[in-house]
Amino acid sequence: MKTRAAIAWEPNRPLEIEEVDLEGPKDGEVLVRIVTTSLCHTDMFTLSGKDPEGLFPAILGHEGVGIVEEIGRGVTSVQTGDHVIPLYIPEDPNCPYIKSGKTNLCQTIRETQGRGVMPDGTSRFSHKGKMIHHYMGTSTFSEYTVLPEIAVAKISKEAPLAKASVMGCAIPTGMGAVRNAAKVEPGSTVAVFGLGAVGMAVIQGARLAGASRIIGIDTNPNKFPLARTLGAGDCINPKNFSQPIHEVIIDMTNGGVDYSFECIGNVKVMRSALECCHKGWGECTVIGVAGAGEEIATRPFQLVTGRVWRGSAFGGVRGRSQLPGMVDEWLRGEFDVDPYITHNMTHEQINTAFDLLHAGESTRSVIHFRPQDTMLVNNLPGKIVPA
Ligand SMILES: NC(=O)C1=CN([C@@H]2O[C@H](COP(=O)(O)OP(=O)(O)OC[C@H]3O[C@@H](n4cnc5c(N)ncnc54)[C@H](O)[C@@H]3O)[C@@H](O)[C@H]2O)C=CC1
Ligand SMILES: N[C@@H](CCC(=O)N[C@@H](CSC=O)C(=O)NCC(=O)O)C(=O)O
Repeated sequence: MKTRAAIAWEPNRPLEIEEVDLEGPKDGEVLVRIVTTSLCHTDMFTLSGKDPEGLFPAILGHEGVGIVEEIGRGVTSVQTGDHVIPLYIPEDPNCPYIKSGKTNLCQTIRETQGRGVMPDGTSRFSHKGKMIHHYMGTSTFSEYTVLPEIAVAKISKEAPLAKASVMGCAIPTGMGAVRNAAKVEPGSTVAVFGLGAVGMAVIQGARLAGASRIIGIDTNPNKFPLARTLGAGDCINPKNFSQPIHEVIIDMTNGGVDYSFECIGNVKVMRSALECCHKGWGECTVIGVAGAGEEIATRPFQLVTGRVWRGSAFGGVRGRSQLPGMVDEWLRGEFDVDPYITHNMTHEQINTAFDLLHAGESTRSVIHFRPQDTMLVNNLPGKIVPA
């Protein structure tokens, strides 16, 4: 079949909307029509060329929501018409990592996914005979995409497809890191470095966990109003202080915070996020993605004296068994998705989403493949970017 896709031909080059060829789903695969997709910093990270797994040409995009159009032989967990969220971390119940019960990091298709191909080692995408790589096993910047059955989460049809894409990455990543990685307890003090969509989801998750104090840290003060709305009692800008930010936080909290989260991808900030944690028990969770070759550093004494440094991928959430429940939480009104969506635009405008994110002017831009179906609806959060 033919489908329209935003192709990343090479690093640091704007995406180009092209009609590409898409092979149908093979055994164990599903064809999904993406209804909306949103831009995450990780897409921009890969387009920058800093991603060691960044292969070009590719169809990027990993935060999306869609409808199953066709299922391949052997597929049993979804059917045509189901509403699904593509998973860049799949969930194979037969994967030893999943069976361990200790992680969400399913490894069943990780090797081929890292090479931009499907489990059989081939791509379903091509353009004028040239192979186009998949991305993170999802490629949601194409209107139609093919994924393995283990990489789709069936969600409630009550979830508005105009907004649900943000449940494909940022929100489970941030809220899940609070719940599953850090296990923030009621009454805790929390510092959140980076107030993009991921950091905002951490704030929302910390508030729901009953944190007594949430400090938002960002070099862009325009992020502070939303951070406060979602639960940050303090918002501070490192540029406003002569002393290191971790010392500022230690002074503010009489010794340091119980939990911190790095939601930027800056290895120097990752150190500050650790060293602002309380001696004896403070725990830092790294969510941000840093480029190949970048390393973190601290004095071992920081760890010897009780601080913990950990990481979190997709918030530790198991996509097929746990993400649908998070969507249901949203639908019950236990948290909100609207505040994350700052811009709405058509597929043809996708490079504007990158420009807005790079400029720090957006939280999440939602790309609508069929604007007549999802962009011209009532109560759409955020701005509609004029053509
Ligand atoms: N581990 C995981 O599963 C996931 C990781 N990520 C990563 O999380 C990070 C955040 O993603 P988004 O929220 O989409 O990014 P974003 O670009 O929307 O937000 C980053 C925020 O950090 C702020 N910032 C930049 N440098 C700073 C500094 N030195 N000090 C304080 N604030 C600073 C920016 O102003 C911005 O508000 C990225 O590195 C992304 O790749 C995203 C999703 C999932
Ligand atoms: N290819 C990148 C990997 C960067 C990374 O850490 N990815 C996260 C998700 S970021 C989503 O927005 C992740 O879940 N990683 C788990 C995994 O198995 O890759 C690189 O190599 O740096």
